Amino acid sequence: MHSSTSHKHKVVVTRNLGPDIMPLLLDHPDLEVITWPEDRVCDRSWFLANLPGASGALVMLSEKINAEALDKAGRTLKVVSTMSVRYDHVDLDAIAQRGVKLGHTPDVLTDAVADLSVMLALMAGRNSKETTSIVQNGEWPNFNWAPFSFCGPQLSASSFSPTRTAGFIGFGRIAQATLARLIPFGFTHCLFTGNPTSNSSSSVASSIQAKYPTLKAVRRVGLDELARESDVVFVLAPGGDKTYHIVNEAFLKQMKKTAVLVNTSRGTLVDSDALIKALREGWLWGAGLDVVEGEPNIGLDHPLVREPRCVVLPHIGSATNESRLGMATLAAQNLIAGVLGEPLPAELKLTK
Ligand SMILES: O=CC(=O)O
Repeated sequence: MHSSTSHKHKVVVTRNLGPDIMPLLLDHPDLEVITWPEDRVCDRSWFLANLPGASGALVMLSEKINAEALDKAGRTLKVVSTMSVRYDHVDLDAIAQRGVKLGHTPDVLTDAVADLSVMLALMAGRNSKETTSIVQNGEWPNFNWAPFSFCGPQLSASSFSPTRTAGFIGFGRIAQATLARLIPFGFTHCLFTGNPTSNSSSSVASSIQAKYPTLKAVRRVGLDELARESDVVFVLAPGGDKTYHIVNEAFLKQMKKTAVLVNTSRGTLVDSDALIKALREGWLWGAGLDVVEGEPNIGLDHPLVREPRCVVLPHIGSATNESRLGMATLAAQNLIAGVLGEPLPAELKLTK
């Protein structure tokens, strides 16, 4: 027999997670599940109105978890479980002060985002925006082929460009999975920036070097050297104040004219105005962006959307069936564990 409703823990879930995942919550004997009923981003007013008395909340990147929301939930709240790896929508100080646990979904999306990072490097280098629009607009029959039309820099090493250098701004799980995919393309050099206070970067470099003996060099470098030397720059550091506009005009000016910039982390890391200028003036070859400052308000009139060598995707890095099922499962497990006072399978440790 299920316990009566009054003994159940109320949990607020801001999206229906579908028939594979919802039963984990709905059939759980200790939970009373309140789910946002619509197939769109949850209204703030609905969220706040349902929080009082909740023991847990399972949220998306779209929900701001700040003092307002936490205070609405009140003292009953034990856990916030976000279905995302990143947590820049969460006020970490506010949540730590209230002793609420935070669960997130690392690892399960690493491969999906690494796949997409390589895809964007290929798309930006190979003029995919202009070339697909030729076909989509029915212009292929009139297309005047020429020996060098639509050529772009090749991702793989070749006799013309035997060294290939990948530069990573941020060198965590996703960056390292991206590097793994670039080894068969013949990449020869790996540069990365890292947390300047961490002293483990030389051991990171030597373990990567040992793993991939075909790499001629693996080094942690400063941003200037990374900009100057890389054939592809992958932006894969977390968002937040410390990384705001880390790719700015000074950085872009130093890039190779044949290099490509890929951002699959957060829009705030790349100064959009500087990137527009850089693309217009040919400081770099092209850009592949899965995230843009100010998203999702990126319309047809946005200058980056209009740039022929800038491929923009609507933040779909983790959008594989496999990854989203993994994320939703882990988010549900984090929620349940937090509500029952058990260790979370993936807890972000907060310092008070
Ligand atoms: O951007 C996606 C995530 O943080 O999970």
